Amino acid sequence: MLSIEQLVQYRQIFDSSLIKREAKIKLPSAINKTAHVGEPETHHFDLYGYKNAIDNQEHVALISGDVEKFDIPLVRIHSECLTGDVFGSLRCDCGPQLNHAKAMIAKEGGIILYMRQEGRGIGLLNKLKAYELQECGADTVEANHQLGFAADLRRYELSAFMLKDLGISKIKLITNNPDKIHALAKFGIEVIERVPLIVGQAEENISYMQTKKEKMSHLLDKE
Ligand SMILES: Nc1nc2c(ncn2[C@@H]2O[C@H](COP(=O)(O)OP(=O)(O)OP(=O)(O)O)[C@@H](O)[C@H]2O)c(=O)[nH]1
Repeated sequence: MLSIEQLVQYRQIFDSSLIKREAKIKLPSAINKTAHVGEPETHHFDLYGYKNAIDNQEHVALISGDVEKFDIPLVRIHSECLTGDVFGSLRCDCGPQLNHAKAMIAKEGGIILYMRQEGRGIGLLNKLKAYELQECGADTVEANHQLGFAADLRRYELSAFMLKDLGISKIKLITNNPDKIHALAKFGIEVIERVPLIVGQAEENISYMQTKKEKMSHLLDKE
């Protein structure tokens, strides 16, 4: 006897037709690990664009180095955060995490999967509504619940498929979130090492970070 969920998972593990690499470009990009110091260096990345039949979002892989020669690459699976990544919001740590991860993979080689799962999967407008509720006292988890969502709606099979498309099944994952490791394992990606990414903590995001630690099991103690 198989449950429907098991059938779906089986299909998703083995059906590579669910995802397609549509474009590959060169992307020269400025690297500035410490935003206030010195001129940024230029680094030459590749950017692969994917379409898929699961969420119909356009996800991308930013690659530093020769992907065919990667053995166990450094990988960051970054969830879209317009407010943090683009506008430098201090309500979260997303912007500094993205910049820092970009500098890390520029130096060591590796991949950033930029997944269009804004607001932990609830979308931009709902995230802004969640921020409104947070301004009235809710924490990030409570705000999602008040809007009728689970705390985190993200799924990781597409990240796993993109890695498989790149010929990768073992990675060093840059994250503080152990759930990502377990989720990837279900789709055949083995995390050999977790690389912490504790940056971007500010006065404005103390309670946000606290909630990640206390309610979402993020590993945020520096040691
Ligand atoms: N729903 C909701 N999403 C948020 C909020 N603040 C940031 N996000 C989203 O959270 C996502 C990033 O998730 P995080 O929990 O910060 O980090 P993570 O990806 O789980 O873990 P790391 O790999 O350690 O960064 C992005 O999609 C952001 O848009 C919020 O208050 N509410």
